[in-house]
Amino acid sequence: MKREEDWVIEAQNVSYTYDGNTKRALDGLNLRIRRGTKVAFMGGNGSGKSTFFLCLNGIRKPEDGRICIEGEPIEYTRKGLLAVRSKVGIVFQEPDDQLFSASVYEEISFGILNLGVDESTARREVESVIEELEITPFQDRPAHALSGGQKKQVAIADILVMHPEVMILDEPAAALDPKHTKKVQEIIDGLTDKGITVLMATHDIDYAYAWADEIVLMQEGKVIRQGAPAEVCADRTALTEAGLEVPAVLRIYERLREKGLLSGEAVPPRNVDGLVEIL
Ligand SMILES: Nc1ncnc2c1ncn2[C@@H]1O[C@H](COP(=O)(O)OP(=O)(O)OP(=O)(O)O)[C@@H](O)[C@H]1O
Repeated sequence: MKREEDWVIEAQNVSYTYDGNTKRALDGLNLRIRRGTKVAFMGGNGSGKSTFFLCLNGIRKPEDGRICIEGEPIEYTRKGLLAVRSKVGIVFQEPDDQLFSASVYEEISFGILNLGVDESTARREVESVIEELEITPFQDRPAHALSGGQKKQVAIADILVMHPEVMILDEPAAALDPKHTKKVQEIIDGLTDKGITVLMATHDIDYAYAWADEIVLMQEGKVIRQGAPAEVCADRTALTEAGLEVPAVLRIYERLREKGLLSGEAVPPRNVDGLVEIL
């Protein structure tokens, strides 16, 4: 049945504690995410971003609370988990945690074949994603012999080939040089063009502020603020609590206003081009 608000993810009161820890990694977390949005998860090391992501596709099971994907609570049975993983894909921060097949081609085929798709359809899908993500030049190489940037492209292809509703990227630009960061960002922009809901953990407030529809600030396993980037970045207390700086473009904009070089009516810009335009 079609629901009035199209929440693709709803987390209610979710708590999780790792074995052997006394402190909760997630502590009564509440959150809802609309279909097709781009959401940046931000917060200090250990605030619970990765743990929440692992709960979202059923790798970790909350000890309390519940998570619904497209309105349905996750079922922790083999069938239920397969269904969730076909909808919610995670690209891990460290590609070596994800890539294990002999060649790139086999790597990208593995997940989709596991979903029970027939071989000729899988081959078509794999070839299409290899072309789209410009993986052709290294498709026959062993995944472990690729550069960090190439591994990241393959890790994204692994998930994209399964046509997920939600794609989770845990610090996708970590350890990438500027050229590969740009390449990965272009791929991510392509995901949202397809209508995929994209959740991304990042420590880059400038990127999150320019890219996201919503920013979620996390601290100690809870969401302390969620909203449009302009709203969240206007809440300086929450930014400080999450250990974040004000985005550079916003700092420059505010200084220009203080100096009377910009009128009070201008809407704060999201990026450098926006700032140049209002100047
Ligand atoms: N495998 C694990 N075993 C035990 N404790 C863990 C494990 N993974 C994470 N934790 C703990 O759970 C808490 C939340 O960690 P989590 O990795 O979810 O945070 P994060 O926000 O993703 O951090 P980062 O920005 O460093 O990636 C931390 O206290 C961390 O030490």
